Amino acid sequence: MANREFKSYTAEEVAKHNREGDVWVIIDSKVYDISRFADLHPGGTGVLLTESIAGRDATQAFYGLHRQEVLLRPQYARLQIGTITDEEPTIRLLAVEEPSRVPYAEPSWLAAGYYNPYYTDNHKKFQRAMRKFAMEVVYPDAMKCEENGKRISQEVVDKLCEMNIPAMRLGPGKHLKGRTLLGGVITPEEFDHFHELIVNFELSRFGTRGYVDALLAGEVIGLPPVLNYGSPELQAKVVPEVLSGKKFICLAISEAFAGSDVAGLQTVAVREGDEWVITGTKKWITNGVFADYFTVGCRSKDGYVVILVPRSDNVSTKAIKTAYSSTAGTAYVTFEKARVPVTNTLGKVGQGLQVILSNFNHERWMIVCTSLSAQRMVVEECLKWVNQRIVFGKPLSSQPVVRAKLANMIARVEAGQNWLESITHQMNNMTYEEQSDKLAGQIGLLKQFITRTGRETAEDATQIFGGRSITASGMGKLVENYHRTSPYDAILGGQEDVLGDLGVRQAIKKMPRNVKV
Ligand code: HEM
Repeated sequence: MANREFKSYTAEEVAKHNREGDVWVIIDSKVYDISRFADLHPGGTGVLLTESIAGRDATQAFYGLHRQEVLLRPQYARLQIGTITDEEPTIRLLAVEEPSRVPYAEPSWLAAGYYNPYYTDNHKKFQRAMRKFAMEVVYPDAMKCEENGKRISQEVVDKLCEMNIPAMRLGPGKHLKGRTLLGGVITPEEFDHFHELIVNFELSRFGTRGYVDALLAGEVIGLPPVLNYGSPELQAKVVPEVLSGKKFICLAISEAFAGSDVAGLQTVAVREGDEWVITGTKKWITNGVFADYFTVGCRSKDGYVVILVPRSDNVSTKAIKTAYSSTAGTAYVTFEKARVPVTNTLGKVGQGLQVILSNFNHERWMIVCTSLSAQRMVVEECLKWVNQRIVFGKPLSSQPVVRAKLANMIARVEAGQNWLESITHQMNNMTYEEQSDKLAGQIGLLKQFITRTGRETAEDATQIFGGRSITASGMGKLVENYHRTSPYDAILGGQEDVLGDLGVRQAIKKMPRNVKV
């Protein structure tokens, strides 16, 4: 909104407007005329007419009951008629790309006065541009779609693709060659896994978990098998369509019959001449509702095979009602004798499991990034809330039991961040083969750690926000979203216990024979 010229009032002048039909209040040195709004106020008229509110400074009462963004909504911002003489606002809003000043709200490499071993000025420049883009372009759509459950808007998809963000989410590699990244802030040659980490973090800090998956998560996991195992002709057709946002793709592996045990798949591919004929069902398929391509894991008479299946009359998708927003497009997919040319085979017949498994480390690492970013956002929410919420006449932060919860929350998110950055540094320096050998177990253990700590933090945050954390709107809405959806991260991309076990099995496998206690 353009800056308006406001009249200046004294507190005494405001105090005269304290009755029905003529009510003003002061909130953080700004004067609001709420005479006509009072009847429409979602919290009721009566609360605004009480002696301690009408004509008074209602700052403390207001921030105990509303998120600060309420006053930024145009319909409420326009209720402001003036400011208080010689007073300045105490609440300063951040510029979109400005890091939060709340302790632990940002990873330490972004906090003023701290040092780090991994991120360069190039990463810092990239992070600022990415946050600006995320806040200006993605955030408004995230808020809207998380609530109405509709697909990410095509306008946002087009802008994401113009910035080559979907391409960057696949990590460094040949697919970035010749692309202008984030309007040219960095070059494809400079792009590394820390840049990719930044992209994931910046897209996941709005408290809109369904929308995090709506943001083309299907592409992040469904396109790599095409890029790594598809024929050059298939790649030449499909990769540009998907990375330009004209077509959508998803990964269709899990079934009602088989989840983490991918070897139990029952979808069947039968060879008939130059075609595969595919029959079966897939469940929990992220972005499946609006996908044009499905990267499908199948059984065949010669073993497992992965096939790229375009949407056709023989492929149908049905939305699954889940605990998070339907904006993610989670689908039940049915293949009824879907016919696909054999040239759509990804990798060798019989080696399908290898194709499926080859992308798991990257997917799990990506989930760790997005999950940790959301966990940090919850820590920030709680630190702000304990500071502003007054109970029994004192801020919530004066309660030792509340501070003990915060100590655990902070320790968890910092431990996770440090482990993640250490693994990301390894990814930057290892070949793909080295990563498969040395990092699969670690990433499994890290994901188990992050998703467990995430749920503990969700529980603690719920206790801190109390009743506000069980409503999907108002003060605790971000905590409510996180509490409801944090189990997703513990399931998607590999169930938590299975991943912990993978980490330990890998360690046992590498135990030297010549050691004893
Ligand atoms: C310009 C002034 C105000 C505006 C624009 C406003 C707006 C709103 C809105 C949009 C809500 C719905 C909940 C949300 O979205 O956060 C709400 C709820 C509420 N408001 Fe206000 N409000 C104002 C002033 C006040 C004041 C001064 C009080 C002081 C007592 C108050 C008390 C409440 C209460 C008790 C609720 C219900 C909260 C809940 O359900 O947890 N409001 N208000």
